[in-house]
Amino acid sequence: MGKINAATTHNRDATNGRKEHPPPVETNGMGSETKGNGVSNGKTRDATMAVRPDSALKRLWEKTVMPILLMAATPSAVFILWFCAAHCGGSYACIGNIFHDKGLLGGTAFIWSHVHSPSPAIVAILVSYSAFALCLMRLVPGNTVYGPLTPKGNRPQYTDNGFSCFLITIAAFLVVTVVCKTYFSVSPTIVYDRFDEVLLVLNIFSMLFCLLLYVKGLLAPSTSDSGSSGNVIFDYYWGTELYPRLLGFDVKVFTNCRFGMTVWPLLVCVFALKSYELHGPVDSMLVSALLQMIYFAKFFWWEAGYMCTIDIMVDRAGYYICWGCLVFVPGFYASVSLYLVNRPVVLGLPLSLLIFTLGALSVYVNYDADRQKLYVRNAQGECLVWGRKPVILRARYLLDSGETRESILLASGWWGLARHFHYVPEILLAFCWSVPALFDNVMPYTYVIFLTCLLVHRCFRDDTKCSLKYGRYWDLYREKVPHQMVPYVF
Ligand SMILES: NC(=O)C1=CN([C@@H]2O[C@H](COP(=O)(O)OP(=O)(O)OC[C@H]3O[C@@H](n4cnc5c(N)ncnc54)[C@H](OP(=O)(O)O)[C@@H]3O)[C@@H](O)[C@H]2O)C=CC1
Ligand SMILES: CC(C)CCC[C@@H](C)[C@H]1CC[C@H]2C3=CC=C4C[C@@H](O)CC[C@]4(C)[C@H]3CC[C@]12C
Repeated sequence: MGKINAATTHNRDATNGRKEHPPPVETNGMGSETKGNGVSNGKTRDATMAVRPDSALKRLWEKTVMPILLMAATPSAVFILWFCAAHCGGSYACIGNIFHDKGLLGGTAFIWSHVHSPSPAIVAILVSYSAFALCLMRLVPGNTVYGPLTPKGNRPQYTDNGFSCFLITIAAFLVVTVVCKTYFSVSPTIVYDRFDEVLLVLNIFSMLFCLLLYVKGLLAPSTSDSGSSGNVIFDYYWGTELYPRLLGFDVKVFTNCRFGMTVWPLLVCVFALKSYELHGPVDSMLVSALLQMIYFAKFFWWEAGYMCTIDIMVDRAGYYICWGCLVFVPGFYASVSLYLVNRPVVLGLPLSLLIFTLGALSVYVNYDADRQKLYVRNAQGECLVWGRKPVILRARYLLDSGETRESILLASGWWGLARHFHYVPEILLAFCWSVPALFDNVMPYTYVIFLTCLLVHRCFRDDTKCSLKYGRYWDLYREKVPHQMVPYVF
């Protein structure tokens, strides 16, 4: 974490003091500036907390009830999904019957009773993988890149080695698979056979890890972007630090990228291998797995850009992000491939090609939109977007220290269609890697349904965050780009 400005202990949340926003500056490409009468929205600049003058009831819901409900339900959710794939042939009707017969608690207990205690083999695999990932994270070279300035004036620093780490990990997986199968007659598909154990180990580890992060954030924070909200439940759920480091490792790089986003592709490979062992080559599994692998390659190619997104610059390292990336991503995001192991579908070449092409196009559009935003910001607007000068808004905002900074908001290209148009191809792609399962069951569409809800909610979250950060500049941008996600619709 490279320090740019000395952190300040001054807390504007407490005073709720009204601060003047510097006047809006709008430019067309590199063109002239027009000044408006910037009036403050009087809100906090601490986007990590996104504090608003909410009603007590709303705060109780958001800071206590909702976190408790989520933390109570989500660990069981991943086991229900596993149980559905492994014991119910992917049918939610079967799960529904269990809950109908046994009630909510009885049904949940019934499913948990099928979860085995972790075997030493599974613990060893997970510990070995984590150690391997940490070694790569430390040893693989990469350019030094910087994240966005935090509200406290810190600028996080990363080694951009995600793509190399990803390639090395997949290569290592292939080597381990061949060696294990050839010399020891063991297959990595043990991970599929004992996926309940995997999920249990990950759950236990990640909950303890979140506790450690909670205490560390209060006692020994790595940066000044930390602190308590005064509510233990919310602090555990949301986290007490934005950029924690442990033993010199950036925690969010590990949980989000080197664990969640790397274990997911490994699981896709394991599930595809299991499908191959059971049924031979199956085109539906192949199309789904290939699209996901392209998506992962894109993610790691763009990893430095990911470091400038909401997960990293807004979400603190607590249950939501850390448990989410350590358990929910492996247990839930890989669920389409998990489903396909027991439900092979033959698509035929024309349908396979059609789905693959649509999916590949979606990855490209999503990548290009993410890239466009970074490109214009890095070039300070001195560039072309879709062959023209970009329409940009130079939005000023205040740090907690009271200093003024400026960001560029792009209002043309993909970012001129809607404020979060890039979510559309993200959803379309998820649909493309789910649809090879065809329409026998709802389970393979669980991820795409969840993703749609997550991204719609994220549109509103990001709007609030940007509105608090940029005030009237954001209002100006909203006037220019009125739709949230789908042009003329939403
Ligand atoms: N599969 C999944 O579960 C999910 C995938 N994603 C994917 O992750 C990627 C990143 O998405 P996400 O994290 O939501 O973040 P975004 O890429 O939407 O980034 C949001 C931030 O970008 C800045 N910004 C907003 N509008 C503009 C603009 N017009 N011009 C320039 N900067 C702007 C703001 O930050 P600033 O403070 O810098 O101005 C804003 O907070 C996407 O590809 C998305 O599809 C996202 C969520 C879930
Ligand atoms: C507690 C749970 C119910 C919710 C946990 C949610 C998190 C696991 C996910 C929230 C946002 C997700 C992501 C955001 C952006 C991403 C970039 C994309 O290119 C790849 C996927 C991802 C890293 C994705 C991963 C899961 C979340 C962190």
